[in-house]
Amino acid sequence: MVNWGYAIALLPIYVFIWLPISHILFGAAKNPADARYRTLNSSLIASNDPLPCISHSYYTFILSQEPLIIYIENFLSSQESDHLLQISEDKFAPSTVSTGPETSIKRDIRLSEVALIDRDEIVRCIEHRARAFQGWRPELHIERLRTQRYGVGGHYGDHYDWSGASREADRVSTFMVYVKADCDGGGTKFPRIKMPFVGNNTRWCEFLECGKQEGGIGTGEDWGVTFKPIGGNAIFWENLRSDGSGYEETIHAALPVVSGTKVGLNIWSWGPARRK
Ligand SMILES: O=C(O)CCC(=O)C(=O)O
Ligand SMILES: [Fe+2]
Repeated sequence: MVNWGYAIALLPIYVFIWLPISHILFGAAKNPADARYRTLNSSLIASNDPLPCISHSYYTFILSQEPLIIYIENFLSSQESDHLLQISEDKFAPSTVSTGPETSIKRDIRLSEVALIDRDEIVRCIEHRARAFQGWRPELHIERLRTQRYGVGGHYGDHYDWSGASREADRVSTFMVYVKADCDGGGTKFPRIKMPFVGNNTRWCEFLECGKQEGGIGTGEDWGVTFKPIGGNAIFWENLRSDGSGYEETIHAALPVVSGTKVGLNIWSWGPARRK
């Protein structure tokens, strides 16, 4: 027989003490994705914490549907960009490239500096914005954010952001955000993406180099898209097809900075790579 008086007296202990503790102890383990990604990279983040973030004021323009590439105007406010520059300043270190298990500095392939930034409230609101943009997919985790600074001659040769090395998880999407763009050169080039129609009443030539492109891959003149570095704006793209394989069309490069400084922000989302 249930002693209801006893049960009601224990209810607050269950609700206010046991539930929060069990959530901390066992909550993450209930989500198999959490356990899986933790073993891959301890700096992956999927925060649903309620945050006092200001609402975004960006505009979006679809450049390509397959792979999905979306240009985002005003992804960062100027205050957010200034803040990112300030918290990165004492953290910049030479960029490395990874070939298989090996990581080394190769200035002919990649010449820049990278800062792994702390997750203060402004940074967490940027992570939050990136997750919201992608529909809060529960299996998707954001890699700890990094800024990347290029001086004169700084560049990053053709590469993919996905690796294809694991069947479990990969970088499913990229936000390449321009934090500071006081430079000539330094565009982000996708040689296997076709130029969109740039008629008189479109805005594409504000964001893309509209002159003749050198070195595009494919036939015809309209292959190869170069994004101009414009502070606060971002390029978002999906790296993986729905079957988990990587899009070869997402190959891209940071063209050399000719004068001035460019700072970018990498936001990479990790998710399942290949269906079993
Ligand atoms: O800086 C750029 O324009 C591109 C950077 C990039 O592709 C990367 O860091 O993976
Ligand atoms: Fe990249």
